Amino acid sequence: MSSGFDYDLVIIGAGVGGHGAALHAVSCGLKTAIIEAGDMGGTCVNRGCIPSKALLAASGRVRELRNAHHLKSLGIQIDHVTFDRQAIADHAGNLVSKIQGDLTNSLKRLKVDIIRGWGKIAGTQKVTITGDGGEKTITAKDIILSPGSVPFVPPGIEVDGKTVFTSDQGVKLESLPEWVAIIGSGYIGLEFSDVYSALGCEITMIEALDQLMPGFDRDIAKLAERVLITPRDIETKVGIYAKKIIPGSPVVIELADFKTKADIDVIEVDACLVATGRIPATKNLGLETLGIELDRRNFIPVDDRMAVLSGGEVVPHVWAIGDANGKMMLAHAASAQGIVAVDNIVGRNRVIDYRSIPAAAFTHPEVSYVGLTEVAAQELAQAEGFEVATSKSYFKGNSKALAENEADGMAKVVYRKDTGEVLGVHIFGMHAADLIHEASAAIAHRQAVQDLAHLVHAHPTLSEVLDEAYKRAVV
Ligand SMILES: Cc1cc2nc3c(=O)[nH]c(=O)nc-3n(C[C@H](O)[C@H](O)[C@H](O)COP(=O)(O)OP(=O)(O)OC[C@H]3O[C@@H](n4cnc5c(N)ncnc54)[C@H](O)[C@@H]3O)c2cc1C
Ligand SMILES: NC(=O)c1ccc[n+]([C@@H]2O[C@H](COP(=O)([O-])OP(=O)(O)OC[C@H]3O[C@@H](n4cnc5c(N)ncnc54)[C@H](O)[C@@H]3O)[C@@H](O)[C@H]2O)c1
Repeated sequence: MSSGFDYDLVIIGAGVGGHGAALHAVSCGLKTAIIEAGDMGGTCVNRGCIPSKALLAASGRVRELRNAHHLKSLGIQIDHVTFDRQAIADHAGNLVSKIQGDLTNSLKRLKVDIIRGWGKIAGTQKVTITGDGGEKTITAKDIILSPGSVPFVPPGIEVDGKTVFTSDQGVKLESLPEWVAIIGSGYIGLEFSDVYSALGCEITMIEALDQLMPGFDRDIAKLAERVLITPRDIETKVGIYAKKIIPGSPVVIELADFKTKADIDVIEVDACLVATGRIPATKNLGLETLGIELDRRNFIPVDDRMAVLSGGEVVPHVWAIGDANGKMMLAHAASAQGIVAVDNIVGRNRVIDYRSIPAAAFTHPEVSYVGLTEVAAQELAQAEGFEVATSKSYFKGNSKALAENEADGMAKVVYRKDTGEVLGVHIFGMHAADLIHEASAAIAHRQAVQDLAHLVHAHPTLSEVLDEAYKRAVV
């Protein structure tokens, strides 16, 4: 233990970011405490990745077993597939309990002190915790802030948690509305449309920007739309935003043109999922005691070592990781940042490499990517004076995908024309979320398509889609 301090490290927030930081801190020999005011495991475990993936797993199976045409092409006939909504919801709930328990036990096993209550910076190397037992103050050599994020609900939208709700309630699958509006076509909108459409709901998807899935590479988003949206019971309204939403039966949604703000239509639906992004949970953290100011979107400013910045200068002994710094709002990014912060605390100078961190939407089929989109690569190319090239390969040319009769999909590699360095890889298709890691490793090592095209892939595997894209880049 550091002389004079209660702990070497105190972490505020026991989400996946805080958890990852705590495990690494113990392995580095730091006496560590973690403070949690709500559910151990935070968003990912309780209201995010875990329950949503359980719902996607069950509903995906229903979709597959109800696809008579696909099954018939494989020589299989299944007459009647039924499901029990509550049992699917229970599968998600049980998984949450299990993983929450595992995460808590892993901290206890490593002798991380778990302190329940609201944590707040109370001065240099000092934190107060307000909980059931009143308030107490502890000291620590270093403090990691990991308070995470909450759903963003745009002005004009009223959430009652029953008929108009966010993913916080959506993951509980308390009902299956006949007609559900989904506001937003980002990760949450896409994943929930996959669940709801598989379980027989009719969907209206409303996206304010002028294209669906605006955060994804254009070629991939276009193909994903052709497979995930167009053939399903999903009506889309693009370039249109939900100006006002009134909960009830029915839910009333006033739609307006996003650019002109002119009123367009009023629709009435059975329920509405608001999936319009997330905002940092950075209020009431006592940041002002150290003169730390949030950025204009209320994220905690950090450098690539995860050190908190104030007016561009490092604030000694304070670090911020995960959704609260807004750099990359993903579970694995949060824990990777936690590890980087701890490494810097113990004097190993390390920075995070966002370009090599992959992301995926767990739809059926999946979407994944790592690195830059083609548009972002072109912008970088203009700034740095190089040319960008791309190569594509298709699942319909892949023997394994054809054997599965699941040939919708594409891999796209974005690379530097001069050196061949891979800048980004985007995949849409079966098991895309698993296939992306080979590309992630390549980008982490800044490898070139010329080298990657020589790697031998097992045949027949879906990985050969990426192999083919690299080979096409060098012919
Ligand atoms: C529906 C949904 C699905 C998702 N699916 C995926 C996915 O498949 N893959 C993926 O990578 N990401 C996914 N995400 C994103 C992922 O959940 C987040 O990126 C991740 O949870 C961020 O972790 P964190 O530790 O930064 O914050 P959080 O998980 O939000 O944890 C922060 C914790 O800090 C606590 N806290 C806050 N302030 C204080 C305080 N002052 N004192 C004490 N405790 C405090 C909170 O109670 C909370 O438990 C999903 C998100 C949602 C909503
Ligand atoms: N598989 C995963 O990794 C995964 C899954 C779910 C969530 N997440 C994380 O959670 C975050 C939040 O997800 P999300 O889908 O809510 O956000 P998002 O930022 O991915 O998408 C929000 C979408 O809503 C649109 N929008 C915003 N306001 C609108 C309005 N008033 N009317 C119509 N459209 C509007 C935006 O243009 C955008 O396309 C993600 O950024 C991601 O970091 C990750």
